[in-house]
Amino acid sequence: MPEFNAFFKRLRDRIESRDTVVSVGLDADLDRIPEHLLERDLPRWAFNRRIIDATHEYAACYKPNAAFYEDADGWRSLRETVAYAHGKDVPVLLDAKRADIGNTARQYAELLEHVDAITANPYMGRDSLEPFLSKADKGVFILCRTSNPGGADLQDLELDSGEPLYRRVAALADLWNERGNVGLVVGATAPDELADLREAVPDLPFLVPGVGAQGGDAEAAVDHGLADGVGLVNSSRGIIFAGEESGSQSVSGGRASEVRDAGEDFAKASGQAAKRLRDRLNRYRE
Ligand SMILES: O=c1ccn([C@@H]2O[C@H](COP(=O)(O)O)[C@@H](O)[C@H]2O)c(=O)[nH]1
Repeated sequence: MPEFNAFFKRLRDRIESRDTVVSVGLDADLDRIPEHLLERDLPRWAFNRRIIDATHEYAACYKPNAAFYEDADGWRSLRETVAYAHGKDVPVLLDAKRADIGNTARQYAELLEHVDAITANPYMGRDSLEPFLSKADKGVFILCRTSNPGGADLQDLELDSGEPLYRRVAALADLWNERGNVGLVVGATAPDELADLREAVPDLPFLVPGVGAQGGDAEAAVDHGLADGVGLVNSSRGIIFAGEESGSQSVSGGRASEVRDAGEDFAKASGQAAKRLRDRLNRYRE
């Protein structure tokens, strides 16, 4: 088993020094960004900056999902966001779920020039991941057992050997981890599979999405997500849009449009939600 590469060492330092395994998901949905920010030049960047200011001390990393940035202003917003997160010394993991035939994958892997780690799709096999894996100082989190309801449709299929497909993916990812730069994506909504995978690949750190809005098992995420103390438990909507709920209490009626006018309280609420999640996860780490 190779030792952790530069990315995972940096992540380990961040986890240890800030005592947190929280990944704050920056899914800056324009339909949910507070109204008063929509008139800004780059509303997603304005939103993310405020979220980062409020949450960085609880964040082991930030995880923007590329889906929320795939237009010209979106990429500009993402660049500003990454620079700002780095200014707070927080690594950035781009949830892009890419991979393709070689020359195309090489283009996708250029995304890693701007961020510290990426999520990648193993469906097309090793060559489709090689351009990501060959970036020795970056992190590559390979989709293994996803958190969505349909995650079981293919990933739980039993192979001739009797093992489920997700376990084969994990075994391959372990083989591909020649540079100590590979982790797995395993959803908190699949606690049995999380346990099974931790046993199968004890040395690979997991990115565990699905706590918060998807109702996954936070205790299982911590129990099985960490390898030698390194791993990430992600919440996106549950943190960045936590203010919608508190806004609906403070603004009469709580209609979405009123909530979106609730000033800067959304950032404070996101900080409180990140802290709550950090504290909750840390109770399971003890
Ligand atoms: O299996 C997976 C893989 C990725 N995701 C992504 O994580 C966040 C989760 O957002 P929440 O608001 O906390 O539900 C989002 O970007 C997903 O695309 C996942 O949920 N499950």
